[in-house]
Amino acid sequence: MPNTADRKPASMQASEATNYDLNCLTIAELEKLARERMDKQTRDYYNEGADDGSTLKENQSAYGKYRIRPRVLRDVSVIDTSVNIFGQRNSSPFGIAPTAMQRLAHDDGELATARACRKAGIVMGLSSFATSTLEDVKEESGENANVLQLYLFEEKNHSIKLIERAKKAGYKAVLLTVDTPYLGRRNLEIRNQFKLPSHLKIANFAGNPDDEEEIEQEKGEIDAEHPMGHSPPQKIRKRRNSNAGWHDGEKRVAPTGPITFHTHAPNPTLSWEESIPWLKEVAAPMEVWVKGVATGEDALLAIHHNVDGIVVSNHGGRQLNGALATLDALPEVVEAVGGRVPVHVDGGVRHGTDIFKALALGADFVWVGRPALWGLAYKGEEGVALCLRLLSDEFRLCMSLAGVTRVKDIGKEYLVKLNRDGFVSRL
Ligand SMILES: Cc1cc2nc3c(=O)[nH]c(=O)nc-3n(C[C@H](O)[C@H](O)[C@H](O)COP(=O)(O)O)c2cc1C
Ligand SMILES: CC(C)CC(=O)C(=O)O
Repeated sequence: MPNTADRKPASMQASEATNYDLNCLTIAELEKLARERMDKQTRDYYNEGADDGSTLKENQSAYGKYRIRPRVLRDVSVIDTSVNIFGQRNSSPFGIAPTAMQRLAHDDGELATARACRKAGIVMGLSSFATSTLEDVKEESGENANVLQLYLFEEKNHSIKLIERAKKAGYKAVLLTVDTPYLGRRNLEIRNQFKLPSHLKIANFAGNPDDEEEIEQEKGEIDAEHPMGHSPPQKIRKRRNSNAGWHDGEKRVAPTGPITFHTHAPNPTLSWEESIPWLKEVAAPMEVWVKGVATGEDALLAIHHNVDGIVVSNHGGRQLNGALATLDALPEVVEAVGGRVPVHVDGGVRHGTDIFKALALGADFVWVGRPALWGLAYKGEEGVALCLRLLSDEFRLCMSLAGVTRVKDIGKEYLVKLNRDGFVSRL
């Protein structure tokens, strides 16, 4: 973590601002710049939500329903934006969410993200379906904290191997993604017949003798109608290596053969009782978090099963379209949890003020997905660093202008909700 990040005098900000990339002063500009640099398949894969994308949009627009109540004359000359998380002092209360296949955006992929995160003192989440191995990512991260996102496979041995490797490499936690019993229906992916280009690999499963065939993953086995294996189909379909995620009418057939993102990410067999106690045991001493909780009821079940933390998430609107925006789901989860475990949130965060609002609504921490991918597509490591810097600087300025000097003091007294009739109400 950079030593200036902890307690940075506000007076440094003006001079720092002169070093900005003048082509890109906001995440919205970063998105636009990235758009021009990605091929269509990658752009669609990264940016799309499920179905008509309404949850994707609402994740973002939900932030517009709140306004900040700033306090003044409070000596904001020294602002501390840092928080403790996963055993490190994180320079700002946000991390980079796990997103699959980052080498689609830039040759350095996850390694560039890891370097940028390390230099900024920001925790990085790594997808199981990364295009770099978890060991290589850890090496680039050095002492900076990493967490590994898990899709728990039906063949538990594959998961055990991955978890053991993460433990050995020094990952702090596993985030079990719980919103993906099937893949959401992403129409552009289907239309584009999305596949990983042959020079890229789902690196964590390549080279393993059991998984060797994985490299063959996309060759000649894409179902022409539904290449991502989305949603339970209406009729029997056959694939050469696997039929995970598909129903064959009455009876589901578990995936066999090489691990591919089409076949193994979705796992409709998971249940609280079977997955969490097992995972707690296998993953210890790493923490076990669940990512993808969106209700108070499930938050209570998560606590009942002794998870170490909860990420309120709808997978960036890529799974159940029509689901509640994550910011709208957050308060009921926070209330159900009652401070017993940390509650994080992701989805739609595009500005430092969004981070502030999520924290004011009770989140302990925020994760950011697509903006880092846009940074990567724009300029590799430098682009991710830019993304981190924009969000960090915006958040710091927001704290200063709202009259808060410590993250733990951000509470609901700093927000009002904007009602449809234009009136505001205190929370
Ligand atoms: C291209 C892409 C790939 C993703 N891959 C994964 C993944 O492998 N595992 C996972 O749990 N979530 C994955 N996510 C979801 C993110 O972790 C996160 O929940 C989401 O991106 C947050 O929303 P945002 O992009 O609006 O910030 C992915 C999201 C995107 C956009
Ligand atoms: C490997 C994929 C299933 C990654 C993912 O979670 C996504 O594309 O949203």
